[in-house]
Amino acid sequence: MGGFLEDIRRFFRVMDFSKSGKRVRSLFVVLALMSIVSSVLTVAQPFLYMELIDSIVGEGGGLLGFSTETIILVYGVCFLVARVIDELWKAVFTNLTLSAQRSLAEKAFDHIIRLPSSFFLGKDKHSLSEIISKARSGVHEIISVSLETIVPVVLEFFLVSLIVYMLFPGSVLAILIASVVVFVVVAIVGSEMIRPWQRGFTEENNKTHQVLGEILSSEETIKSFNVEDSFKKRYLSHMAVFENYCYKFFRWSAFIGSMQMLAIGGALIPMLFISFNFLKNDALTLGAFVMINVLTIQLIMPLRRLAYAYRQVKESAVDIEQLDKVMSIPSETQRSDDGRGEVILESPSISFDNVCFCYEEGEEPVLNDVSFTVPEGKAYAFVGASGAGKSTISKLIMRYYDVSSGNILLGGRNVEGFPRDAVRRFVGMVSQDVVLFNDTLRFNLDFGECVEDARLVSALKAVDLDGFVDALPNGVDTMVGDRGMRLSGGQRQRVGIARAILKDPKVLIFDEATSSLDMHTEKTVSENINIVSEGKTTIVIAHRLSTIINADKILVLDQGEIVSSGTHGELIESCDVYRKLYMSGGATSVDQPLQMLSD
Ligand SMILES: Nc1ncnc2c1ncn2[C@@H]1O[C@H](COP(=O)(O)OP(=O)(O)OP(=O)(O)O)[C@@H](O)[C@H]1O
Repeated sequence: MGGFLEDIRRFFRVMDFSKSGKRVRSLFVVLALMSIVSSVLTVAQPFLYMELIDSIVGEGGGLLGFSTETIILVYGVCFLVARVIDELWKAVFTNLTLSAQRSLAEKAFDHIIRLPSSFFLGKDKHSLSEIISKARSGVHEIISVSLETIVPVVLEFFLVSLIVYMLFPGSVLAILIASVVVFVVVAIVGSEMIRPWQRGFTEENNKTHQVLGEILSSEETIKSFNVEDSFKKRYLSHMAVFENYCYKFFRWSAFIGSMQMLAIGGALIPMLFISFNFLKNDALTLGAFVMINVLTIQLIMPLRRLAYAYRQVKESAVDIEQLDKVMSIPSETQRSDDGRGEVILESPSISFDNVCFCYEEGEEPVLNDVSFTVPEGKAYAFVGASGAGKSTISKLIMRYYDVSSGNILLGGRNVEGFPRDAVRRFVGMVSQDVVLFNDTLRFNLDFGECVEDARLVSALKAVDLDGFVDALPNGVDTMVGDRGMRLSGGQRQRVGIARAILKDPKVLIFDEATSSLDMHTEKTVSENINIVSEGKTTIVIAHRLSTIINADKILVLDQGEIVSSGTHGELIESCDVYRKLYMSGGATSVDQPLQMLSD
């Protein structure tokens, strides 16, 4: 029972109705009132039916003392009003659930999108979106079963008990209450018992979706290695675990359902015998005898629904619990270490002061005691072998992660004193993997921020994409396909650079931003990048040394440490790591000028 109360508490915590707006709360009250009226009318009908029979057979004219015609009229009106309320109920219910689901989805989105990047490490994004969509369905179910089933059934049971108490011998009421208590206890104990399987199949279902999503998104790799069957096995093995949980869950559900029916069905027989004896001894009217039968049968259906409702609430509670877990992780804006200041510097210097960092606690540091300063308005390049830690530097500047020790300074001030989103407004980053959304090119450039066409065109020109876009059937309004599949790798990368140009930040980071371009396009785009980053503090991360010709200084990173820095000439003279990188980049001798690499 404690678990059930915790589920209810969790539901209200996740929904947070106090912030859901007046509309949701008002709709909730209206629906609750309609449910109450509908329940009263439902119980009134068998009671009026009893009055009608007793009035027709002339057994005392009934309790109310109305004429037969009046009872028929009242009975008919009750029936009609109950049906009309049932229909109106559906319309108000749809309004309420849609508003509640929207409010939950908005809250969940706002929270999850601002969770720290460390939360997403190793997490499957597809299963996260499943959690939101299942919690939305869960909210629908909980509102539905509580207002459509729990409130009416509890009220109807109370009213029926009152009628039975007033008209029937105490033994009938005792049997009725005992059977309902057994029914409810079996429902609660049974639901707790089957909960692990229910949780199991919910989680396994998420995993199955996740595996399928991963397989479909890597379809080309799978085809190229002809390993379709191996991946089918992988998918089906998750399905098998899911099915196993399902079988157990539904088998036990059926058993519990039968036990509940036994409790109610078993009670009806003695109740009818007792009532019949009273009827024979004239202690009960014929109408009352008919009514007790109708009332019990009428109670069975809602009680069955109650058992289903309990299980449904439990099932939905599992979904809501999953979202609640995610919602309880502090988002970046909720974290007490998120600074409050605004970044209002013009084009500040960037400094790393003895920075150490590891992605997971206890792991080997990815950056080890890194210190450097990129002066205001200068362009510094970071070079180093794959895995040396270059991209990690840019992620730390963007505050996707916090340093393990040391400080990062923006204009001499610790970045941790600034809110994370303010830092990101200030710094523009073009990373090696440009993610495109399945929308128009325009959306992929301005993210729906309605940038004027003239600015779009100028950004496209800067990355040498204007000719390509002009030739598209719908220009910038052409769809780019799933993950931008209709564009080449180089075109996608140029869209990424154009985005940064449109953002016009004070600080620019280019992380292998031109790695997918051919030599010729790279040269054009690099020239444009130089124009765009003129006067801005710029960091360029590159494998291809040809892209760092214009850097004011080159810093060489090796296994998370800065091993040397200087100009190209100085590094060729003094740094082995740099010399090796230079030679592996296609230079025929260390004396070949850097410019020659791109020709
Ligand atoms: N999200 C992550 N979680 C855990 N470890 C990571 C993560 N990202 C990178 N690493 C590890 O950190 C190290 C540095 O990675 P980083 O991406 O910074 O290197 P890089 O120099 O930019 O390499 P490349 O030139 O290949 O892009 C690598 O050993 C990598 O395995």
